[in-house]
Amino acid sequence: MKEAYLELKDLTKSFGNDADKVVAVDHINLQVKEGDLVTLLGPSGCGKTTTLRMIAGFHTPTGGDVYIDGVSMNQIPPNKRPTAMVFQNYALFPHMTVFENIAYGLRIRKESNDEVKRKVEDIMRLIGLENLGDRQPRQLSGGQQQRVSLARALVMEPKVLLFDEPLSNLDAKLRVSTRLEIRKLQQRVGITSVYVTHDQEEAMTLSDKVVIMDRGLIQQVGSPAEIYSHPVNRFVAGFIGKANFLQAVVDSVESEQLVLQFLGKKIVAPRWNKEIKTGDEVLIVARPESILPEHPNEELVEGVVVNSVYFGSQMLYEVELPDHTVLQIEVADPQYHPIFTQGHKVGLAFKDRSLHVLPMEK
Ligand SMILES: Nc1ncnc2c1ncn2[C@@H]1O[C@H](COP(=O)(O)OP(=O)(O)OP(=O)(O)O)[C@@H](O)[C@H]1O
Repeated sequence: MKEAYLELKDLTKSFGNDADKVVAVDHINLQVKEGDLVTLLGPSGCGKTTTLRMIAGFHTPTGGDVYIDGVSMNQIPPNKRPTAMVFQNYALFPHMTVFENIAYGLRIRKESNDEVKRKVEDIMRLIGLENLGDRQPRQLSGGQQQRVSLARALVMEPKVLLFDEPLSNLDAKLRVSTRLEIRKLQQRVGITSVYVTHDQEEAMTLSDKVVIMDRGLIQQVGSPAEIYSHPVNRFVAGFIGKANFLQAVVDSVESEQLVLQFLGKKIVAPRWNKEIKTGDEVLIVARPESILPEHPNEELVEGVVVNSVYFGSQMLYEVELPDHTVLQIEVADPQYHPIFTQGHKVGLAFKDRSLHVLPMEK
């Protein structure tokens, strides 16, 4: 197995001319291992779709190159690339049966009738479309249409499968079940995949690696857990999950941890970034589940509960600090903890190991 099966090298795309040039993708580098599913995630306009379309060959890069299995794609037109795309709107032919929709690409490739039949039937079985071959797309549900679209891509045996927000036309419940199906199938077939979404939950649950993009740049590449626990900057921390941001000063640096001064109290956090020094101003990223309201004592940062909501399995608090910052706090298993209501004074215990400290951004 090669380390990088799909590689983007210095890939760049700008649109328009000098006067109103948009740099949609700005010199990005990415390596995807064989069999991995990688999602491109980021806010609208960050360059996800443009990147996907360059891999497929629908957009010609302004600079850089795409390599698949070690081969440069620059001179290879889209229909000759070893890629297949699953589209948001399914893009099925309305007057063809499900079978013929799936068979379409194989027929263009002039494969024999026997081969076409064998491959299409195999893939229909794999995806659970066995009894739907004679139907037309309008006789299928949205979820079934999306499965046909997936079958049509997979039957071509591409080296890299590309997904362009494939679930955005489905309702919320179907989105969740279909994304699990996609993930299971992708792992079973072992196909290298690039998946574009702006839904962070989708990205976190589907991916081996998540690529966070913003304004044409890759901000971070990592496993869902790495991205959540160790975001490289404020943008990533705020984009993935909920985060409280606290400005603090480094009191001392120990081998494995930082001691921080925050509102006159000491907070300990793991020393993840080795460049942070004593005296530095830093930003603590505290996830809502990393803070626990307790009865006040002189070692804990003080706050006042401004809102508390009981959810059974969870208690949600908003706690105002003396500097008027309001923190979002989530307590799991509330029956094991004191319950506070609006107006209560609390002391805030920070769960050391789940805090993440970033250098202050200039
Ligand atoms: N054909 C085009 N001509 C001009 N500008 C374009 C074109 N396609 C995309 N852009 C611009 O490039 C930038 C990146 O667009 P892109 O579609 O890749 O973003 P995206 O992250 O996929 O966003 P979304 O989630 O909204 O689809 C945007 O500023 C967009 O307006």
